[in-house]
Parts: sequence; structure tokens; C-alpha cells
Amino acid sequence: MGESERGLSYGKGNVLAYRTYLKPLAGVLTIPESDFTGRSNILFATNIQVTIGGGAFLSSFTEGDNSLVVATDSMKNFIQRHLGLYDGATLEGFLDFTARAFLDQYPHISTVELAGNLLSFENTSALTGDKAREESSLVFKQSHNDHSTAFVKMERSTLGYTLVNQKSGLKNLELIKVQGNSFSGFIRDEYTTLPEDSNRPLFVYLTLDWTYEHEHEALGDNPKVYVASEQVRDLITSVFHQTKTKSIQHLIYVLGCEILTRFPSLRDVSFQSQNHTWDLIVEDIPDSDGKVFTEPRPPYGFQTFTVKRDDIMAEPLEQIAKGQS
Ligand SMILES: O=c1[nH]c(=O)c2[nH]c(=O)[nH]c2[nH]1
Repeated sequence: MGESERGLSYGKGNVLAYRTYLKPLAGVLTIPESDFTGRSNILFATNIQVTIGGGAFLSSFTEGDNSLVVATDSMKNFIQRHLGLYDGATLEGFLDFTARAFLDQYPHISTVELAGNLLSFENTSALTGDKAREESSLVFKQSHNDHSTAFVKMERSTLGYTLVNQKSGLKNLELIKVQGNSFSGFIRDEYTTLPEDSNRPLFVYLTLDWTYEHEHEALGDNPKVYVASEQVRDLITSVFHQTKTKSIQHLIYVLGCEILTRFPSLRDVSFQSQNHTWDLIVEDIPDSDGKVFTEPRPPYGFQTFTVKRDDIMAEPLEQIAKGQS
């Protein structure tokens, strides 16, 4: 039985590696929905998980033979030091560079997976010497909101290395749209207590991943075909604003179609969404359009879906329900 059937793997999680003054990401194509033009990379802060596999490690599990074990502590050092050697400008590029370096360094490793989060540090403003307020090039504000992600799985093959899987993404984007959302027409039977709603506030958590038609385009070496998660986020908020949503299921489909239309270098986009829509407490406030809401009860609904390029071929964008601002 091969090691893959045994589920053999080991690695290190939560490897924090913060680099100052990485090469800036510049020259991305701008889109109408976003002010994003690039990343200064003055601070490039990552949290990486590495997983390695291979038949060579079987005896470390079955016999306690550590002679071929790369200590996970060494893996942590390897990742951190390679952040000092990386001369590109993106998380995807760093993971690709480091995965290849692992396979170069340890010939008995068969597969390497690297999953990375780019920790978000936002710009701040500061009065400079001539009393003008400018973007600070020294002070950044850590944000615990949405952030970029990337994933790479690299396998040793007879030809060298094979890229098995590569994804880029955006994690934990939490968006509330205060009105302009309905949810109706669902099954009504003896288990149904939820009323139909023609205008609910919709609070969604979105995590999404996208893949490229040509994987090397994910690395950011050619910024004109690189898709920045900041642009995807701004496109999502814009489409959410414009779309009269019928359900989260339909919202993520519309978002996926718009993302693939806006970024021709992408192959598909996969969503994991959660419904955290607030409960209504006060419906009528005199002389006001306002209402009072509270957090929903703990169970939450979720959806998963992958939108592919064929979907936008089949359905021209104008036909996708939109039309509210
Ligand atoms: O957008 C939604 N989709 C559902 O499937 C669902 N189910 C539910 O109770 N509320 C919602 N909202």
C-alpha cells in the first residue's frame, strides 16, 4: 500500500514570516470598480502551512525511524529564510518558489503543499515634514478583516516538478447589504417557519478561490494578467450593490460570472458562503425608514459553488439579474 492510501503527511502550521521591502507589485491593469493599482510590499506578512508527503517517510511512522525526517522546526526555518531569498512580488510567487526549493533541498520528499495567508496591514496617513498629509511609508494598521490567500501543491515527477494544484483567493470577506435583498418562493411545508421576505438585510461571509487558465500567470511576474484579491473584493462589493439578490445561491453565481468576465486570465472561481443575516427586532420606527436588528441565532446556512468559464459563455451578462443601485 503506497503512502498516499495511508494518508501519510506531516508538516508545520502557523509559520509566521514577515518581510519588509519586498519588491512592489506594480503595473496591474486597473478596473473601473477599484482604486487598486498595486502593493507597495513595504510589509509582506505571511502565515504559511507546509505539508510534505512521500513513501520515504513511511518508516518514521511504522518504525520510529527518524533518519529521513525533516524536523518540522527545520521546515519553519526553511520557509522564513526563503522569504529573504524571494525576489518576486506576490504570495503565489513566494509559495511556488519555496515549494520548488523544498523539493530541491530534500530529494526524498515526493509532494509539498504550501497554504498561505497574506496578513492584512492597511495604509495609514501621516503629516509629513512639510505639513502635508500623506500615506505613511512607515506606519501600517493591522486589519483582521478579509485577506489574500494562496495554495500550491507540487509533486516530484520524472520530468522534474509537476504543479498539481494552484489556487489564489480571498478569505473571510464579511459584507452587509442593508436592503435590496429578497428570499421567497422556497418550499413551504409543516417544517417552515421562515416568512417570505421581499426586502431583507443580507449579511454574508464569503471565502473564495480562483484558478488561472495558465498557472504561471498566478505568480505575478506579468502583472497585466495577475488578479489582485483587492480588485476581486472591490468588484464583489460593486456587484453586490448593483444586484437585487434573490438568494445567496444566486448572488455567488452572479459574482462568479462577473469575476470571470472581468478577469479573462481566470479559469474558474469557487465560493464558500455563509448566511449571517440579522434578526428583525423593531420593524416600524415613526418618521424613519430605519429598523432595529440583532445578531442571528447561532445556526448558519452555507453554500458552496464553482463558477466556470462555460457559465458565462452560456449566459450573457446582461441576462443575469441586475438592476438596482
Ligand atoms: O439566501 C438564502 N438561501 C437559502 O437557502 C436560505 N435558507 C434560509 O433559511 N434562508 C436562506 N437564504
